[in-house]
Amino acid sequence: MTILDKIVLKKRDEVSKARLRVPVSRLEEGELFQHACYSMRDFMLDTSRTGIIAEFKRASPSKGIINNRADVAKVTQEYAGAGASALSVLTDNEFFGGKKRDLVEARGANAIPLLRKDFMIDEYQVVEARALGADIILLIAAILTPAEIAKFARLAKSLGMNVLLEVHNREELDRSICEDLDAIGVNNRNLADFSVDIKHSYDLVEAIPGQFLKISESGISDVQTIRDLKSAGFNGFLIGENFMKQEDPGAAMADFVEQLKK
Ligand SMILES: O=C(O)c1ccccc1NCC(=O)[C@H](O)[C@H](O)COP(=O)(O)O
Repeated sequence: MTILDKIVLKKRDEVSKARLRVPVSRLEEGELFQHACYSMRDFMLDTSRTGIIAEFKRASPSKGIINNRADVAKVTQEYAGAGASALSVLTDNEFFGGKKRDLVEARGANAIPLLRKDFMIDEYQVVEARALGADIILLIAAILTPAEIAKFARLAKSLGMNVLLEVHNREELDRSICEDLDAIGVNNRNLADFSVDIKHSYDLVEAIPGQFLKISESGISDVQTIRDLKSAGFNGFLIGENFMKQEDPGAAMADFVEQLKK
């Protein structure tokens, strides 16, 4: 069983319990459910920002604990202040040490697009993401059928949200594209064996249709990589560990952005 299989198995159990605890009707009554979602496209293409989607990531299956002291409101606010175009907050607890509450706190502290980073396998989680204050959901091609991707994306769009599809190779890209997507992310990390290679982004960039934002995800740790990815056609760069592993993630991102400006 791969780590993705384990994550999906656990998610199915979590979702069925969550649905009993908080039914969809209660999610829809929540205070944040009505918030006007920020446009991912507008923020990603705003040239006064960096294109960085800065991720709040306490731990991961590949690295174990990365930072279990950081405060989500403080760090995400500092990321936004340093020029992040969007924020990503992991809400998976079992494998990433995240909490649904983290998303709510990040929402309360920030006025830029917020991605719920989790493993979506059920429409319930899409509605829940909206209720927790997210503007963007992530759909991972490796764990979803094309029909599920189309259904979850349509639901997210009907709720006013943005949709980021994540692929790792050409086969996933070709079978997963549908009309209700805003962005396509190439994950440089192989989620089965954790190997990371930026080459995946370069291999796929030309194959991503022009109407979608192009995002490179994972393993980005130097400014030259961002410059190169930008030249290749990427609009966005998802960075987690490189900032979170520092004692002060917000300051680490601010330093990184200063270097990027040079
Ligand atoms: O990060 C992992 O170990 C991981 C393992 C299994 C499934 C997903 C995983 N990560 C999710 C991500 O895609 C990253 O958190 C994100 O792209 C940021 O990556 P990085 O900058 O390398 O922390």
